[in-house]
Amino acid sequence: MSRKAADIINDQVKKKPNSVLGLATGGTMMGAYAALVDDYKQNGTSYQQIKTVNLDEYIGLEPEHPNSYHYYINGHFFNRVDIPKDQTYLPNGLAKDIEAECQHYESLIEQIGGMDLQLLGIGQNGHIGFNEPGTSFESTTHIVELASLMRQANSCFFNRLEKVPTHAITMGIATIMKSKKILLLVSGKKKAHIIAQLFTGKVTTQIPASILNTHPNVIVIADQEALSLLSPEKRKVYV
Ligand SMILES: N[C@@H]1[C@@H](O)[C@H](O)[C@@H](COP(=O)(O)O)O[C@@H]1O
Repeated sequence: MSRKAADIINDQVKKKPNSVLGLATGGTMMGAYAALVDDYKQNGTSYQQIKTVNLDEYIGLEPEHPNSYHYYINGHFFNRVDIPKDQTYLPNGLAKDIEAECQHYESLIEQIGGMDLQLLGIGQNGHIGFNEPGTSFESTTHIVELASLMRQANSCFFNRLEKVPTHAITMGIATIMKSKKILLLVSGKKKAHIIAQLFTGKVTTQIPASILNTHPNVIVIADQEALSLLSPEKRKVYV
């Protein structure tokens, strides 16, 4: 799964060496970044002209905090390839004025030309980035209060639930949808239910990822466990 994802990202980088890549974090992405780093070492894929924008970041965590998304993406990707650090962008969860930071991030994405390819994971309830069920499809970069399911799902990375931050900054759903191409990676049994719902084609704010059904260029890469509840009819068409 990660190999396939890395091939698609590599293709994008080769075809357009100054692409803007939208990046995601989370357990699912680790293999994809590892595969990209392998390619970089073996084939010398260059990221010198690439720009990146990350989907989200917790509010209140230092970039050096091991659970911050800054730390994650530096460790899994940026520190291991030749991308110049000043071409990589993440929301600043330490900004004094978080509202202003959200607006700044949204305009920055526009200024650099928007994402050519957005890498995306999905939460068990269908969230994308930190956009929880009920978030408007028109939303741009904004502050979110993290729902308890999300905090619980992420608590394995912190040692106590109380240590999981209560707020985050996330690209909005409209921000994500502006990407020219979207690559959704889904892994494991826990995601099977949401994948089955996604492939019904029904678009509802109760499942934020369902908006992807209206995007013209989405690739879903999933493992067998994540696909295990997909109906035989859908399998024939999509798998
Ligand atoms: N904010 C992140 C999302 O960007 C990520 O895609 C999702 C799935 O994470 P995982 O791949 O660990 O299941 O949850 C987190 O809360």
